[in-house]
Amino acid sequence: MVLANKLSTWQTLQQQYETEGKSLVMKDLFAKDPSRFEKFSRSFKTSNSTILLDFSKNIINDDIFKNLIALAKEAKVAEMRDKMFSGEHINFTEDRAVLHTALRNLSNTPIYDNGEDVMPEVNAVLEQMKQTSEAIRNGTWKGYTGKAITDIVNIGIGGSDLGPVMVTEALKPYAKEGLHAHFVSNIDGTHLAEVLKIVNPETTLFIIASKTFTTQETITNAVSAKDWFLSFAKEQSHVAKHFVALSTNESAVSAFGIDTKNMFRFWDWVGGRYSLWSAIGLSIAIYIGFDNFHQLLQGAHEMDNHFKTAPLEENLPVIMGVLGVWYNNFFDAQTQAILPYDQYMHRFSAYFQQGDMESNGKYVSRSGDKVQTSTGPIIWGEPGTNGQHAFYQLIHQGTKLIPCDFLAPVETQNPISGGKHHDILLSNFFAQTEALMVGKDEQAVRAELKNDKSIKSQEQFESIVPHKIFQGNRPTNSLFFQKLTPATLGSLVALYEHKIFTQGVIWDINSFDQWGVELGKQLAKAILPELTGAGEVKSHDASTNGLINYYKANKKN
Ligand SMILES: O=P(O)(O)OC[C@H]1O[C@H](O)[C@H](O)[C@@H](O)[C@@H]1O
Repeated sequence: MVLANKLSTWQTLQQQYETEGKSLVMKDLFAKDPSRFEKFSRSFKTSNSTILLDFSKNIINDDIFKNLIALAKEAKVAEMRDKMFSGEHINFTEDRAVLHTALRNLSNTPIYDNGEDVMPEVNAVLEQMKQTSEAIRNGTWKGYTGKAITDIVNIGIGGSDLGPVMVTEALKPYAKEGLHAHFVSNIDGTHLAEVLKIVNPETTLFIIASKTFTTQETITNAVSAKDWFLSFAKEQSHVAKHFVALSTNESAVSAFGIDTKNMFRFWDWVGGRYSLWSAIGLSIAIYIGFDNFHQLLQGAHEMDNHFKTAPLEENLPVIMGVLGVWYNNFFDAQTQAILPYDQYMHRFSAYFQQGDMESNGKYVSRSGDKVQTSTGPIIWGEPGTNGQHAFYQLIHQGTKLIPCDFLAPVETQNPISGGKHHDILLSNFFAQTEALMVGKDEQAVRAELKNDKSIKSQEQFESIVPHKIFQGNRPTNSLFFQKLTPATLGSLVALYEHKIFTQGVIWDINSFDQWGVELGKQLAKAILPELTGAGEVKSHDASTNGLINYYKANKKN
């Protein structure tokens, strides 16, 4: 446990940043080295998918890359990785193993937590998910009036929502026709109300997804959904055909009124934001079918094996992790954009907002001291080309450095108009990464403006020139994969998970707890009774009191 800035490689990198790193110009590096693309790109190949990572458009040279990899070595990324895979309780603040990789351990090698092999239980739940998803898809699971299920409603929040939403959106082309998936997460009654307007109680299965089964939003939404259902079905016994639970908390599930035979278990060693591979993925398995869900696990398992065995300089998650550290810590970049050029991946960056920011948004190091370096970046992004017409201006010409990941499939799922759309989409992908790197210098701007007939005077010409200059040298990673299949998506998600892991180890933080979300929850619990209580509220600061009292004075029901 060593603070990142105390590592000797960190200090070497700091020096290297000052002496050469900050003044490197990628355009010149490409001009000097014809093999730069080959040198700084890697392929991840499996039986059914390939992912190309091109990281040549980064502000690095051979030496810096070597030292970044050395940093991962010195920070003991490999040692910590092995501890994670072998079930050590690396989430020490909760005394838990971190074994989401066991959920997709399709090699079925034993993995021990507290001396017990977790694989038999993992496999049993997978089998239960298989049977249930098949029964729903083939119509043998019947609702209370004997009709097959047409709609599933996953009620969960955070890790019990974001993964299933992201994956069901990403893998929509694999969905069964006529089967609709809905997701209710927000406590705002609007979220549930809008879904209940369109589903039929006779043909709807509610999936109550909550690791703890105590989350206020989820339990409140689930109770309201059950009340709504019973207003039609009347009989309490019908609940069993329309409500299932995904949780680690058996007693809370039965207290809620769901028969534990309709419960799909998982374990405390699965972090919420790493849980889509567990029973939390039931909505995914139902929507795309169990075989496709299995493929998703397979893709992730293959990335796990790559992360476990590839030398660090060949290791995609490690490479992405250290590049992120390079910008986050030496260039002081505050954010990281994730920009998928695939409409199906429109929730991918939102998913990794939790994945990354809840994991690495921490200022306390593993030893309990404050870190002395910046930690997790702010993650954001939208699919291309929408982002281009919204916020790329700032990426190209703003004052902030925004490292970007560009992701795209070679093959589209929808080659409409003879593939024209996809060619246009990808021409934008290539053009953006090129433009960000190359920029446009003054000379090029002047040459271009000379041909602009709308410019009326030399004065006008001169005044426009600076505005049209692009400094360039903005770093990007390009992740190019053949097609967005379940296996490829599984590999991509696992790639980012391990990138986050790598960075967490380097920053010497525990990426697997989330104490920072607790305070707001506690305060909300204290405030709730005040909203219905009589009289003026005086127990908070003036602003909070003012807002609460304003609400109380003006609310209508
Ligand atoms: O699955 P649940 O127990 O309902 O938890 C849902 C979410 O709750 C909290 O916000 C945690 O910070 C998240 O990590 C978790 O995913």
